[in-house]
Amino acid sequence: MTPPILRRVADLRALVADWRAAGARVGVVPTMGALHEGHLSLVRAARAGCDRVIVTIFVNPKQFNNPADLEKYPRSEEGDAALLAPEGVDVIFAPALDEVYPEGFSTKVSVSGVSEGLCGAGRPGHFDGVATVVSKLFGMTRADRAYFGEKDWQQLQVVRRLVADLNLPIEITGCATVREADGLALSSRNRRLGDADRAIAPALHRAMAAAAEEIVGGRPVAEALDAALQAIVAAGYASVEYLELRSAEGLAPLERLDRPARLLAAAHLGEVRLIDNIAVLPG
Ligand SMILES: Nc1ncnc2c1ncn2[C@@H]1O[C@H](COP(=O)(O)OP(=O)(O)OP(=O)(O)O)[C@@H](O)[C@H]1O
Ligand SMILES: CC(C)(CO)[C@@H](O)C(=O)[O-]
Ligand code: BAL
Repeated sequence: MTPPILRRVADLRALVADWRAAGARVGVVPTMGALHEGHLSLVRAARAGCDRVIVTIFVNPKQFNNPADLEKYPRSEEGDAALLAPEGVDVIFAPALDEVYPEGFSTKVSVSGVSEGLCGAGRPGHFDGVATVVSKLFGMTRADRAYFGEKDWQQLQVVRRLVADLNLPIEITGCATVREADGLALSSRNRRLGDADRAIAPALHRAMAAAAEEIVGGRPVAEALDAALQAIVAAGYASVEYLELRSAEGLAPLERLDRPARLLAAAHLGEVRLIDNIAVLPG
């Protein structure tokens, strides 16, 4: 069944109040739409862990530092609803812009530390926008659990920090990155890749996986990252915005693999900015 689409917070609140009164555990999957199998994996995790599932679809202007990126962000609400139909989603919440940010809206939620560097450097203000809208989505939905993808690892750390720091009554679950057969992480922005760039795209993950293996094998981090960087550009990427080894939890920069780590990257292919990250575990 295609899930009903609600636009108003008041309507969502009334529905969730009934669910909660009946003792249901409520899960939410926040998205910006243009759904793919990565999103569906979050929906399935929510379905398995909760009695009721809300998928939110809202392209949040506050997290876009680049107006062209916002303008070109793929939107496909009908297709999204059809994709969700077989997934047992109870409701789609797709509010209009002025429902989320009515006139007079003046609050900004800002998480320091984990939001600095990486995507925080390349997209100034991005994580303030994410933290602000995620705080609102949690308040609007009153969900017990929220599901986020590890593909956006830094975002996941920002959300975990936000929830811990503000004692928000919600449990965060991170879900593994879903990939194409050739290793490319599924992303809504992949739709904007032409055939030639789509063929080049998996070079990012390939180079990262090779670097991770080398680092675990004892090659100095700086050397392994330099080789990966060269391989990514040689494959046809226009530029690498960052390629860094960080501690998995606090995102501290690492020069040596002395704790569980994450290799994280953002790179530009044609006009499309792609991100990826993988685990790098000592010994
Ligand atoms: N390949 C994936 N595997 C697992 N989760 C994913 C994947 N891609 C996106 N997600 C998760 O889905 C949620 C919504 O993400 P979003 O709507 O921004 O999609 P997206 O594909 O990441 O789009 P883009 O990266 O192009 O903005 C986020 O929690 C994100 O981490
Ligand atoms: C979490 C999110 C839905 C907030 O707009 C967005 O950053 C995303 O899609 O990952
Ligand atoms: N997936 C993170 C949302 C964004 O790129 O803005």
